[in-house]
Amino acid sequence: MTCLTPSFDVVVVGSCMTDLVSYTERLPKPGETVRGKKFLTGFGGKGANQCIQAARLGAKTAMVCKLGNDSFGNDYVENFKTNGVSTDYLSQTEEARTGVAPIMVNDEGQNAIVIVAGANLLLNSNDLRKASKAIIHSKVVLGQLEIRPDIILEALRMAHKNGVKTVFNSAPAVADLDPEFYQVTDVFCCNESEATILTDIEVTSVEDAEMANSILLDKGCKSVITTLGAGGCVLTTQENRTPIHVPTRKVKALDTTGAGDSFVGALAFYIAQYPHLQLDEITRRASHIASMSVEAHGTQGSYVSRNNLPEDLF
Ligand SMILES: Nc1ncnc2c1ncn2[C@@H]1O[C@H](COP(=O)(O)OP(=O)(O)OP(=O)(O)O)[C@@H](O)[C@H]1O
Ligand SMILES: [K+]
Repeated sequence: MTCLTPSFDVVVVGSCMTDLVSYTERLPKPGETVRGKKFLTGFGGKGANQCIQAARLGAKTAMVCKLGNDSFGNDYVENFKTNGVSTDYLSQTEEARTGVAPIMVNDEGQNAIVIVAGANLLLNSNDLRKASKAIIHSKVVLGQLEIRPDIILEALRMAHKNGVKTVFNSAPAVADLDPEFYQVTDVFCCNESEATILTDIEVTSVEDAEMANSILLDKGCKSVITTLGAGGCVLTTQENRTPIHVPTRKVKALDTTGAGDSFVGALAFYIAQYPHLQLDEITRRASHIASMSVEAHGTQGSYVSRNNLPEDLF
């Protein structure tokens, strides 16, 4: 009998959310009912978004996550399958509904959002144990903060202990991040507001990001990337404490939703499949991929696939 050891490029331990988006002339006041003009649903959640971007670039991916045993959960399983993501380490529960994000958008483009994490918060140590072979035999383990932080930490710890590269995206921002996250992270990735909350430096420029990165490196991770939207990002590593500003492409921004997740997913893909490439070149390529997501509407719907990309990115 052959023993099949799972071998993935990228294993994501993270969240899945179904976006429920209503477009109205104006947002309702408390107790008020307004008529909507359009409604759509979308696949979201930082973990799943990042996993889908990595998969579209050609990474062999698996998603460790928890969905509800409901129609949103069933649709999400199909979405992973359509995108070639392994669902072997995903489970559906009767104890909570699939995570949702009801979103209202008014004519001015302002929004009001309620996030109900639901089943995402039930992903537990037992689920990680079932996925442990996939985790310790993968090239990259990727986590964010939309599920229980102790579970993400446990997954990163498991990967780190077994020599697997770890990428941690500290989103959404929390002020009291467990210091162990820095110890078990190879590439720590945050945006301006997360860097601000983690370092108490108001990050709005390249210079601010350079200072913030230095503080985050001192906490123990091997490298830090702070993304700055159209300003690109700043990379700093323990090996070379001189920060590198990586500008992004100048694009006509149509919809920046999901750019951060596209960047992190692409980063994980390159780290897994191009381990000998310098991190600044990896960052440059991930930035290129993310800038393309800004040129299209939606989140996962705006993520490019390898066959639509120039060969020099591979
Ligand atoms: N307007 C833009 N033009 C070009 N590239 C962009 C633009 N916005 C974002 N990007 C690309 O996406 C990367 C991540 O963007 P950003 O720093 O806005 O992440 P984020 O705040 O986590 O995004 P979001 O929360 O909207 O998903 C940037 O480093 C850049 O490469
Ligand atoms: K987009």
